[in-house]
Amino acid sequence: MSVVALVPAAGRGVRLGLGMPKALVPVNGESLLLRAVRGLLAAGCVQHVVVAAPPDQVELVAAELAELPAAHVVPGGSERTDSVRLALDVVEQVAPEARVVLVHDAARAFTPASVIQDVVRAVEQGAPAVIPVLPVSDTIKRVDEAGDVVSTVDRAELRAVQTPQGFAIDVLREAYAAAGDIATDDAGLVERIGGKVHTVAGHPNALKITTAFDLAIAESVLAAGAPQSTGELA
Ligand SMILES: Nc1ccn([C@@H]2O[C@H](COP(=O)(O)OP(=O)(O)OP(=O)(O)O)[C@@H](O)[C@H]2O)c(=O)n1
Ligand SMILES: C[C@](O)(CO)[C@H](O)COP(=O)(O)O
Repeated sequence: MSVVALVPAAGRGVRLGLGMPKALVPVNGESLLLRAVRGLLAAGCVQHVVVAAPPDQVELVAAELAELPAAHVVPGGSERTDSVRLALDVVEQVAPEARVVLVHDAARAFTPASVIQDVVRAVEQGAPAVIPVLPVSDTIKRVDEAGDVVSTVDRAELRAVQTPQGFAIDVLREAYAAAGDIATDDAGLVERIGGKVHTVAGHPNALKITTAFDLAIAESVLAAGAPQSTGELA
């Protein structure tokens, strides 16, 4: 079954604070975006990639990915949901035969191949939507507007959600067609149309590089000698 991956990479990286789009930030000489796209293709189950770039940097992003002919670049939008929608819109031209679609943050550049493969396999086996998740390790409290604790949430049933998220392509198209508002992840839009979302095990290396601390973690693990060619930390 042909698989296309959409890579939202149009964010500004405000929380990272380097004054440049986060996707273009280098880690040991290679950008997060190049690592993320190469990692998707190296997993061996993704044939096409559509990257949503900052609208004013489409050519720069295309040049960054010139070594990967399977990657296509389109202008992204003002929210992540807009960027994914714009990438999804060109799948019919780029990969008309695709029946499985992944959505994968450029910021999760060190996702192991095994996670990508597990998500694709679960969709190919019939799940309409699949997300990689991790258990929550902190105690979680619900607080009110004054900052006072209302209750302690039972974390046994909570999961932190990663990407790539995988979908039967018709399901993601239906979810985006119905989407009335932005969502923090794509599976959330499938939930809104009543679709079932299955989980597989995520991985700590699939962390989203959001802050300078996250970047320092990635740099230090790579500096310790982890392989770089597939984009994996370890
Ligand atoms: N308008 C947007 C916003 C985000 N993204 C992408 O969505 C992923 C997850 O977003 P996030 O980590 O929040 O990235 P930024 O928006 O760049 O971060 P910040 O909120 O700190 O600016 C990233 O790969 C980012 O490039 C996107 O394609 N289009
Ligand atoms: C899609 C996501 O990575 C799943 O955890 C996350 O929701 C993106 O959130 P952000 O606020 O756009 O970084």
